[in-house]
Amino acid sequence: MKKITSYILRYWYAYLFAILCMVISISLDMLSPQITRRIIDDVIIGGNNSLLTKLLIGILFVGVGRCIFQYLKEYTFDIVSTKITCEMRKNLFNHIQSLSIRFFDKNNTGELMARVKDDIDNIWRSLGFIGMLMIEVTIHTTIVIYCMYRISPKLSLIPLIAMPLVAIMAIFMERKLGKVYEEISEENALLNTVAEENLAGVRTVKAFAREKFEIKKFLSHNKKYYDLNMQQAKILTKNQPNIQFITKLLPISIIIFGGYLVMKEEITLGSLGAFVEYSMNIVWPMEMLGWLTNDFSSAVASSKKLHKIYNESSEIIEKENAISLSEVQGEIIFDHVTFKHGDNEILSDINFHLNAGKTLGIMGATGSGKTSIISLLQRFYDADDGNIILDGNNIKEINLKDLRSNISLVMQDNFLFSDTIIENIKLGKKEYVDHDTVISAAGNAMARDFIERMEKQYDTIIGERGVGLSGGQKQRISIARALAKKTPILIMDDSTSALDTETEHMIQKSLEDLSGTTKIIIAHRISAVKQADEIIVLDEGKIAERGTHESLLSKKGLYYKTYIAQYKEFMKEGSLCL
Ligand SMILES: Nc1ncnc2c1ncn2[C@@H]1O[C@H](COP(=O)(O)OP(=O)(O)OP(=O)(O)O)[C@@H](O)[C@H]1O
Repeated sequence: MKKITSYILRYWYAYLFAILCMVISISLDMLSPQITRRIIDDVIIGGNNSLLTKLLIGILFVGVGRCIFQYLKEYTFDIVSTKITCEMRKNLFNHIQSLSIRFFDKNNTGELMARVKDDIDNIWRSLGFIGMLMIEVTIHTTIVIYCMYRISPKLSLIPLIAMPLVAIMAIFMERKLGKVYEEISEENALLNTVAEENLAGVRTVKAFAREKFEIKKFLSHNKKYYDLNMQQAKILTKNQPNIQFITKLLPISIIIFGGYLVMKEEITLGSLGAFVEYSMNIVWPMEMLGWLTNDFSSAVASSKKLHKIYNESSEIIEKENAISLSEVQGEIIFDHVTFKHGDNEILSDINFHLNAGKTLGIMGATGSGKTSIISLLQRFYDADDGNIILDGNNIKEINLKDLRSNISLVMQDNFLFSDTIIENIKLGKKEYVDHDTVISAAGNAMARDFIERMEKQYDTIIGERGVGLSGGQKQRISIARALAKKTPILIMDDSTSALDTETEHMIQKSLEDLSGTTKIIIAHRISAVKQADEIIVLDEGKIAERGTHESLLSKKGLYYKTYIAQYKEFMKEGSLCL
């Protein structure tokens, strides 16, 4: 992971410019007490009235110069911090996208959203406003102490004693705040998750009348978030007055001790005036230390959370010099494949050989491992044992993009983006899929009728922000999306379950016409797989039966039982045909 410092170093010239402006602006600030000293000593006490005009012009010059350099400094800090955080957000998002499915199995969307949005925002504040103030406080204090020392080393002892005290208090406070901010960041992620899940699943919540329960769940996290923020506020309000007590005491002590030195004629009255003005100049940096510590702790906590994500790496590793597939035929071999989730063996010793252009049907009870076979073929996960071969190459040797882009997958739970129908169908191959291909794919997926009845047809926006679609309509758009890709391998994972039998039958006819395409059809319905060249029936992760529709029926095993369960009504009517 790129450390925050490496981002800062890339913009060193901008930071240098900003710091230069800051130094000039602070130096101009430092001139002001000197002018005060001269007004008191030379004009008021010394009676040199002719000097007054020059000194007043000096004050004007200091004021205008300060404004210009302050503006340049703040503008540069803002621009650089915004650029850096924009890059960090982009890199974090790319990194998250590169992680394997196993990472997403462990981390929920709400938490990741909190990291990408809120934690990066915290770092943005620390690199811009907070970072700038911290540098300013350091430079400002150093220059002020130097100016004070030049006026009176004895009197400088007072701020030199006060400042370490304030620094110790700030460090003490940072320690306490750091812990709380880590918890706040964690709780913020949970709060996001609860809100995100609740809103995404609003229909389920309403259907099961779980509104009260969900509100209670949200409120309990909200309360925890509130409590942690209160804890943070308490630490701040408990410690901040101690810092302020010292900063308020500082000018008073300087006036008392300085007055004594004036009476002893060790310093002039003008010098005391200048010293008091300098002391006012270090009061605000010291007071700021408390607030800066607060925001800095929040940024450190966020950065720790981000490091945790950056330390994750994809368990799906693409080989160096991975094989590029120029033309895929679609021959797939599963050779003694075993797959585990933790200690759970999900697939055991799976073997099949699917020739290019042929169709494999996969059946089995829910949870028997059907989708897992597809996940392995797409390398969402790697098998624990055995090999998966595509066109004679182990899929671990193949370039991931080539592997996945040669497979069209219609998933069980279709996800449609908040975009137009045409963009949803073109997904993944936008540049290559032309309008005619979209229309023909929609036709083969039996989606043309309902799309063309819509007012804006293929330009209708669907998904969260657009028109609602029925489950069957969503499935048909997803099928059209897969068909439009025209890949050598097509996988349908229980993707016609929401369709009526007639539409399902029509889609199957369209699929049969894709003669050169290798197809894997996962289904619970016999009608979806019965044309397949081979059907495997899974039972608890193992192949329990295999064969064609007819041979499996004659075995009178699991497949036959499913067949009887699905067709018993027809059997009674005596119209059953195998
Ligand atoms: N991410 C995961 N982490 C842990 N276990 C998982 C994960 N995904 C699936 N499983 C488990 O693996 C087993 C097989 O799941 P899979 O989705 O392959 O079944 P399936 O046959 O496709 O089921 P269905 O017909 O319901 O879609 C199930 O017991 C499931 O609980």
